Amino acid sequence: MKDTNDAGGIPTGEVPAPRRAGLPLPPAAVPPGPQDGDITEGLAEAYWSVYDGAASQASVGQILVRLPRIVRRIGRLAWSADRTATVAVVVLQLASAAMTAFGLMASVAVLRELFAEGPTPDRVRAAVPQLLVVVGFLSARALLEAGVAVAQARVTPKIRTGLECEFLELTAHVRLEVVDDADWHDEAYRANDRGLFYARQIVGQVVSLAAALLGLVGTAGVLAVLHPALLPLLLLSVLPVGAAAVRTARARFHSFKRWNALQRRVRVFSWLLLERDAAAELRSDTAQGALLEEHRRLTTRIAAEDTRLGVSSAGLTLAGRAVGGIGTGVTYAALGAMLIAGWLPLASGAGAVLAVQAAQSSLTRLVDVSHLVYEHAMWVDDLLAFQQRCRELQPRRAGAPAPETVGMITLDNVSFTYPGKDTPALNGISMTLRAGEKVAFVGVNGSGKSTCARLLAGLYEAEESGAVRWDGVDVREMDAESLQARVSCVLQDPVRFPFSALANLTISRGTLTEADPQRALVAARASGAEQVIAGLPGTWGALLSKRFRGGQELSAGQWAKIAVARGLYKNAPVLLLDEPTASMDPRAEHAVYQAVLRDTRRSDQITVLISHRLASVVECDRIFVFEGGRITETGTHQELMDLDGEYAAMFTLQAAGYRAEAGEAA
Ligand SMILES: Nc1ncnc2c1ncn2[C@@H]1O[C@H](COP(=O)(O)OP(=O)(O)OP(=O)(O)O)[C@@H](O)[C@H]1O
Repeated sequence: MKDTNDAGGIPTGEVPAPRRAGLPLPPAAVPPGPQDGDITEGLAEAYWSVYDGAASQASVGQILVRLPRIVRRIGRLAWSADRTATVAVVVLQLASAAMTAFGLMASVAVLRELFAEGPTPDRVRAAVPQLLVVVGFLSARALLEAGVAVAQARVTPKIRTGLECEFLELTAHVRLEVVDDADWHDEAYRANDRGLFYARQIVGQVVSLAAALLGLVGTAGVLAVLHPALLPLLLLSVLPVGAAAVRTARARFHSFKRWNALQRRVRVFSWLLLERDAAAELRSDTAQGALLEEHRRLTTRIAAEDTRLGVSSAGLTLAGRAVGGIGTGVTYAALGAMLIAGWLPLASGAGAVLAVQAAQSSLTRLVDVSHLVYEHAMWVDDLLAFQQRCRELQPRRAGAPAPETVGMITLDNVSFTYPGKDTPALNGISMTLRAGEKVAFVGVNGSGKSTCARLLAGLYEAEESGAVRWDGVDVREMDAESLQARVSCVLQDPVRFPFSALANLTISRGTLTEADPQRALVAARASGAEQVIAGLPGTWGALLSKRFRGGQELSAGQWAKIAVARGLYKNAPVLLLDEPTASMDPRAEHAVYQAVLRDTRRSDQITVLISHRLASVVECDRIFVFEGGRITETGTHQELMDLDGEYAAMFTLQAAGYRAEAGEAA
């Protein structure tokens, strides 16, 4: 026995104290949010804002160069989602643009009749057939546009659902250590939050872009038919309007960036004020006032930003109209000159006015939508690149399936370092676990117990130098998913699945609908979940989530029992219990360990218990003591007590604590 403090009978000095890192005294005033200056400055470099405002910074040339590639990419997505609908969108859109051009030509014919010689009633009567043709073309265009909308409505949700399902499928399967990588998380969040959101919109925007472009081309064609000299005139009229539209669109994007950044910050506060998870702590800390104050401050800034945007938009629109007006004035002057010179009949001149106006509105739309498409396509590209990256981070799908039962698992000189860390979490671990054995991993916080358990389960892979073998076969040669299906993991903070009590068990076998009733009851009995479920209205069918109407809430300890039941229900050849009982009351904890350690349901199961309460592991066949990523002691409880090392010190410390409390109580 090592030195003890005689006064209390409690040993001191045996358990190494945690290392202390120097931390300076914090400032008396908590650093505020970005109160002064531009509130968005702190967010400008936020990982999710990387493409915000890109359209306002790109030159017109850059936008134009990139657009065809974007359209091709979206076209490919649409093509793979629904070929018929994609073809329909393209064909109907082209036909609709043709109807616009024909309608314009027919309008010119109407004007020609109206401006012809003769009494007015005769001219009007003569114009009626042409007028009916105009109505016919416009009606056809309306029908075709409706067709485009229907085809678009068919293809857009398919693209969205396809991308979303693929995104979740890929991210939910990436290797576990990838999920620990903060950069990957940032990218995943961005792809989910932005990429998927804009992918939903971009098809419609590309269709609008095509419609505006075709409209512009159509009106140019009409003008060329009326008189070739009208084409340069068109340029004269659209260039100033285009320049004004570019300026307005950019200003809008700049403003959107600022406004959007503010909105996101506000959402953080709204979420904290609303969320159930934060509710109890918020009230006990009486923190609502402080959060509300911050929320109010930000929303006031948003209101100011809204007003600023409104005013500046009005100014810019006015400036844009002035520039466009000059262009239109010059156009009309040139048109007048052509009429006076007799280059053009009066009816064609009036038709040209109609065509120029149509072209100007098509161009304004084109500029607007090009900016949107340019920026949103970056997010879609980002999403697609992220998905590609996830494909490279998937676990092995090839290799032999893991065996149904396992006779022996060996760890041979296994080391593991988490991504982004310098020091290994495990350093040269070797052990052999046999079927039917129940072992425990103990040791101070951060000593590597959980990491080792996860390597055993094939959730992490050992570095090159070492190997984890199941019955002599390196797990790196096995299909990863089949390996995970052979391991039940019960963790300290189990997932609280918002499903029925029964589905909370069956999910460990990969199903929410099919249950083995007998197995479920046995698992619930052994884990102590039986009483929990029996006490719920609806018992097995009770919905375990307060987020849904009629849902039930469980305490942390009750959830722990459900989690243990889930692990037992899986009935896998390997059972890992990583401190699952920390939130249980002592009686429940004792019952769980008794059930697991004396379990006779599966005599070939390898059971690994991780626990800080050493009384729970006394009955294990072997105990491994971890320290700094290495195993420092191994043996049965008695052997380790006789060794009088680290384990004996920790055990005596805990036991003395209980004895002291019992003494005080007596
Ligand atoms: N996901 C992770 N990413 C990076 N480092 C990690 C991660 N998980 C654990 N670590 C680090 O690896 C080391 C071993 O951690 P591990 O969780 O295996 O210890 P443990 O013995 O199970 O601790 P505890 O008793 O606190 O559960 C620690 O230094 C820890 O900081």
